[in-house]
Amino acid sequence: MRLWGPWHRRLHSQVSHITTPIFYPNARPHLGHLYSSLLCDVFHRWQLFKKGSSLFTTGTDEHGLKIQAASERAGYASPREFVDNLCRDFVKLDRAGDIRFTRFIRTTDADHVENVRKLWKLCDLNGFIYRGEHKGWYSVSDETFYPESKVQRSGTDADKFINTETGNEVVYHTETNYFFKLSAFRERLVAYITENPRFIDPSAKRLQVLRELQEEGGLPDISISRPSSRLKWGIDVPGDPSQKVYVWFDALCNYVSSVGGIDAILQDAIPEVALRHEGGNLEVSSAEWWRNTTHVIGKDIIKFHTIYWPAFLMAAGLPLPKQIVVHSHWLSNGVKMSKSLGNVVDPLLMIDHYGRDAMRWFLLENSQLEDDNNFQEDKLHSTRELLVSKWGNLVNRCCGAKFNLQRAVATFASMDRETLLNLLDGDQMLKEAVQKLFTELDMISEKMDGYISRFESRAALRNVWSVIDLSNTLIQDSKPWTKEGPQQDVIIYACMEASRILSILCQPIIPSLAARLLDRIDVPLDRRSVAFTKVGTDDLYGRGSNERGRPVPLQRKPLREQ
Ligand SMILES: Nc1ncnc2c1ncn2[C@@H]1O[C@H](COP(=O)(O)OP(=O)(O)OP(=O)(O)O)[C@@H](O)[C@H]1O
Repeated sequence: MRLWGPWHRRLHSQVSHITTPIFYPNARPHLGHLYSSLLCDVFHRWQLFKKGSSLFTTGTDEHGLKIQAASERAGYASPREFVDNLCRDFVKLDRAGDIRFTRFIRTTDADHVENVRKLWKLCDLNGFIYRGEHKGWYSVSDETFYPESKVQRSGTDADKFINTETGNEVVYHTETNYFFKLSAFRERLVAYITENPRFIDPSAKRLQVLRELQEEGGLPDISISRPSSRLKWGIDVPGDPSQKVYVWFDALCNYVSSVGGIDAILQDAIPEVALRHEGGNLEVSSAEWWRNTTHVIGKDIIKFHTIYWPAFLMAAGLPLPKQIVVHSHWLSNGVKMSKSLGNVVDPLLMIDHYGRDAMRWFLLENSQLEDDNNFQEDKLHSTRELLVSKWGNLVNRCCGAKFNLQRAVATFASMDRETLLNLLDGDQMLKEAVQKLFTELDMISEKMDGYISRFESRAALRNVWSVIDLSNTLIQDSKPWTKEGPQQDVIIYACMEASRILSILCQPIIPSLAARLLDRIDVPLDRRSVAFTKVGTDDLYGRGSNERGRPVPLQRKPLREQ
């Protein structure tokens, strides 16, 4: 058996930490939340697949006025009870979507609260926090103040004012707050983002942030506390319980809490709490986890992650994470799906009917970081149909009673490529088709690695389809049922090598279906790793695969009745 060298070795010692935004549990989660989590999940699973060590943090952002108000409206005795309930919905969705996080952090968790206080104290100690009077246009719904330039009269009610971007109502308001000297970081942020071109991805978003930073009057100081008389549900400002920490200052800090906390990062120490990281027994310091952290976020919260968060970290003397990946939105009839608007698709309903794998494949194939996408259920249904008709059918055909996969594998897995192809000398077209399929398979693992590392899932899945298409064409054109002996076996072998390798590589994408596809051709459990993703690396599979009556990996399902 050949072990595949450079790619396998190069990736061996990778450490990575990936995070979703922590979601605001003021209503049940929707498709958009599943999408952010899915991008992280595939990346996390891929790191583990490559024999890296990986942490994956997701969770809920539980403090703030919006939660306080929603809890009161819903008649709860305390916001805590309210978030406990909704938090369960987010975990339930993760379970349903096969999202394999290593920590579900809640901003009410004790270690997080401690870290928020620590972050505040460091920013204060370093001279970046001061007390002042805050006047301005405030949106309860967005929990933020807006500058005059981002406020306009509402088109429907002349007495009302709204924010130009979110369309939410704003009111003029004065209060005493603590301020963060954001203005002191403008040049450092511009320099950092310019010198580290992959810090914000995709590049259009990096340019957008740079433009915003360089705008006239660009980066005013921001208020980072609210009076406790108004905001009851939050963390007290250290040393001043009359004020509560602003939700974004609180929420963003979750990312450092979840890798062991600020002290451990600053001391480059192994975190005191054993992090439930998967893959390898490496003793990784909190600082190393932190330096290898990627934040995946929706474009709605870009300012908070690419400007506020790096500035808070710089102010506290903490290193910055590796990267912030910004994705576009899922739309409902052209409008961003959102909890507040209620124009959402319930992912649980979809998963319940079409299954988690079809849902995962659909979301990844029909999205790109840069472009918004409309959700269409009929497209989800046809994605599932294609998985059945193209991939499932390929496997079912090759596992038909006429063929013998076990014999083909035993004969060809250890045979060198030239000798194998020479067996087809009498049929040049067949020889070329098999050769082409093998050549594609030789490159597919490296290609997938590149695409998944860059969050280009659509391209990754299109590559998978093109190899499946080549295999189906090979079967249709060569008609193995009309052939006998080595020729027939080579065709079956080539097609099932394609399915075997693709199924192994797709485990991070469609975990359950990939397992069923591998089960169907009897790939041993210990032969589903990265070491087995080249042609000829497994000489043991296919035993019993051509017996009658085996269950199919995926059954057809009609479009859901609505
Ligand atoms: N329509 C969407 N498409 C893609 N991702 C989304 C979408 N809506 C929310 N998300 C994900 O959730 C994050 C925002 O979480 P939040 O809980 O605020 O969702 P929301 O539906 O926008 O809520 P709200 O309507 O209360 O503002 C986004 O940054 C993104 O990661």
